[in-house]
Amino acid sequence: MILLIDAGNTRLKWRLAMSGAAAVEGVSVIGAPEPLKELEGYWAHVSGVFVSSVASRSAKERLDALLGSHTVAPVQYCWSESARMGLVNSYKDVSLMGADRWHAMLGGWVRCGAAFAVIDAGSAVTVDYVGPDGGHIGGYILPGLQMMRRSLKVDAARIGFEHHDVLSTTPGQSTGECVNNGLSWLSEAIVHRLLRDLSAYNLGSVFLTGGDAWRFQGLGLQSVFVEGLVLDGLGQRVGVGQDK
Ligand SMILES: Nc1ncnc2c1ncn2[C@@H]1O[C@H](COP(=O)(O)OP(=O)(O)O)[C@@H](O)[C@H]1O
Ligand SMILES: CC(C)(COP(=O)(O)O)[C@@H](O)C(=O)NCCC(=O)O
Ligand SMILES: [K+]
Repeated sequence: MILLIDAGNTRLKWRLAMSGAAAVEGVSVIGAPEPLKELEGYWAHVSGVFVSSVASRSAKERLDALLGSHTVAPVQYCWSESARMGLVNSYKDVSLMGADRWHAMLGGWVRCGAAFAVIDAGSAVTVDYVGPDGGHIGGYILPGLQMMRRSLKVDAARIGFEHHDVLSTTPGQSTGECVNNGLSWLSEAIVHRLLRDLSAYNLGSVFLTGGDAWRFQGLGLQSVFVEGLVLDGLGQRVGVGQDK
């Protein structure tokens, strides 16, 4: 069996791919004591590990040590590429693109084979557009929800608030409402801008992934939610694609 890992800056997502059978999947917070605990009992069957990572060097070293303590299977890191399966990266130096973005785009491209947008609402929010010919039109990197909450709490002395997940965009009448509604307002503004871009660039499908994806759907983004989109692209790359 092949172990696929998507190591983000907040959470580690994994999938044990078995050809022709349903995969075993899991997610854990980066830094958790035993992020791959659910794999107990499967390690003897792991013949290879493939990792798409944007995590820090120290997180990578912890992951490498953890994998080394459980399996002798080869571990291969899969970084962004210039092209694959007709998808073509717009970056001059593809090594600078987050591997999650590349594999999410590959997952979307394999699904639709036409023009599409990918939104990954993770630690950061990434948006990427791909044309009908598989050419990466380009994308955007924005601060994610926790980043924005943290910056308001840390960088502004007098902003104290309890955050909640109510997606209200009405004008706030307390610090908590102004912050929470402000963050929803900003997410809604991203949705509105995306909708404009979808028609401007003639993009058909919208693939949405990431731990905060529900916010964009809740604020009106018509999209296909694919929780494991990065893992799908990684799997396609290493020959253990999921049946659609
Ligand atoms: N158990 C959780 N722990 C941390 N963040 C979570 C959790 N569940 C949902 N989230 C949300 O998911 C976001 C991280 O999404 P994720 O796609 O895992 O990010 P990344 O790919 O950058 O690691 C966080 O900003 C947070 O709001
Ligand atoms: C923008 C990201 C931090 C998003 O990662 P995530 O939020 O999933 O942890 C990651 O794609 C990254 O490290 N990118 C490198 C810069 C670039 O893609 O141009
Ligand atoms: K991600």
